[in-house]
Amino acid sequence: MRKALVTGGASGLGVACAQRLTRAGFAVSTIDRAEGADGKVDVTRREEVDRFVAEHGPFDVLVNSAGVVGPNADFVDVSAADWDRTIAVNLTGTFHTCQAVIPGMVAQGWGRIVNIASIAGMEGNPRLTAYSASKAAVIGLTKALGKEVATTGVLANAIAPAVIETPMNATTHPDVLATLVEKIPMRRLGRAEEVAELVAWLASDACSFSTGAVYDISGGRASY
Ligand SMILES: NC(=O)c1ccc[n+]([C@@H]2O[C@H](COP(=O)([O-])OP(=O)(O)OC[C@H]3O[C@@H](n4cnc5c(N)ncnc54)[C@H](O)[C@@H]3O)[C@@H](O)[C@H]2O)c1
Ligand SMILES: O=S(=O)(O)c1ccc(CO)cc1
Repeated sequence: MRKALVTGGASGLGVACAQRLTRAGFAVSTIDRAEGADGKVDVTRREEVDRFVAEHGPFDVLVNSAGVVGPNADFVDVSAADWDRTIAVNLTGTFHTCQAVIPGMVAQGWGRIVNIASIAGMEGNPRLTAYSASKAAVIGLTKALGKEVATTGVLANAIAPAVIETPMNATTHPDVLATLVEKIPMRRLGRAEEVAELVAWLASDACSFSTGAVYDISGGRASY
């Protein structure tokens, strides 16, 4: 049975991806810094990631869903600490988990990595500069990595969702959410299950000629 590792697996898209991959026949391990996942792992801490992968790997699939939205503030008011934390979780966390699983995937000649970026990383969202920068960097990492491992059987792709109904947006002001929905031609929030469907395909044998790519899932919002 193939094994999948889902980060951020205690909430939102991580839960939906774990459930969908389980239905697809994977033995799924979830990690999160919060309670509710199989392993209590902070992806910013390399030693915690390495320990979990050594104990539970090697993994055939990695889904990077752990993330924080970071400061929702004017750029000039973003503190260095908030900036660093957003980059540490969203970008460095992805670096840590990818580095931890890739040797095992390459050794077995098959692997699928799916990094959950954001449309904010493609378009840039005002007052979400740290988040947008971190997700743009995840996209850059994925593009470069996907090409680098292209002949090994390991495929690395990213997805760029627009706003999805998850706990991440539970405290977002209704007016802000309404503005985000207004930008979406389908005029609704996305559902976690819809994102998990795309992730499951990218994690499967059906995805076979795609690496270093970014998949839009935005209800038509993308303008790039
Ligand atoms: N919800 C959206 O609208 C949306 C849109 C685009 C992209 N995304 C991205 O999708 C991913 C999942 O978001 P979500 O909506 O499910 O959010 P969420 O807040 O529901 O879940 C994120 C999870 O990541 C975990 N996490 C945060 N920091 C961590 C760390 N250092 N180590 C381990 N786990 C950590 C949290 O504890 C939480 O369980 C994120 O990367 C987010 O940026 C979300
Ligand atoms: O998809 S976006 O509209 O850019 C977006 C950015 C951040 C968040 C997190 O609240 C949700 C949607």
